[in-house]
Amino acid sequence: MADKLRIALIAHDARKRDMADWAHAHEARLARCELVATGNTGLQLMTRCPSLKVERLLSGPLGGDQQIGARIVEGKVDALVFFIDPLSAHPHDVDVKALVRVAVLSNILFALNRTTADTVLLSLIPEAER
Ligand SMILES: O=C(CO)COP(=O)(O)O
Repeated sequence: MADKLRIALIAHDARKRDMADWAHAHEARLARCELVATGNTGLQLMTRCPSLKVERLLSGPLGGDQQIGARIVEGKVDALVFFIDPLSAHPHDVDVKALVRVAVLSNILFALNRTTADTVLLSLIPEAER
C-alpha cells in the first residue's frame, strides 16, 4: 500500500447524497487519503466537503467507471467505495459490472454500502487528525 490510502469513490445518482453524508462524517480522515472519483460524484464531494482534494475523472456513463477500473488493475487504488443504486437500471451497466469484476479480481478493499465503508476507513485510519 502507498503512504496514503488511495481510495476511489463512486455513487449512483440515487446514492450521491448518502456518499456526500458519509464523506462529510469522515472528512478529517478522508483528507489524509488520496481520493479519485467519477465526475459527478467528485463534484458533489468537493461541494459538500471543501477541504477534500478529489481527482475527478469522466462521468461514470461516459467512461469514468472504466477509468477507475483501469487504475485498479494498474495497482493504483487500495480501496473502492461504490454506493450502488440497486433499484434502477443504468445505461452503462456493462461498465459497472466490469468494474465490480476487476475490483474483486484485484482483491482490493471494496465497500458497497455505508456500514462497510465506515469499517474500512475506521480500521485503517483510526485517529482523525486534530
Ligand atoms: O455512474 C456512475 C457509476 O456507475 C457514477 O458516475 P458519476 O459520478 O459521474 O455520476
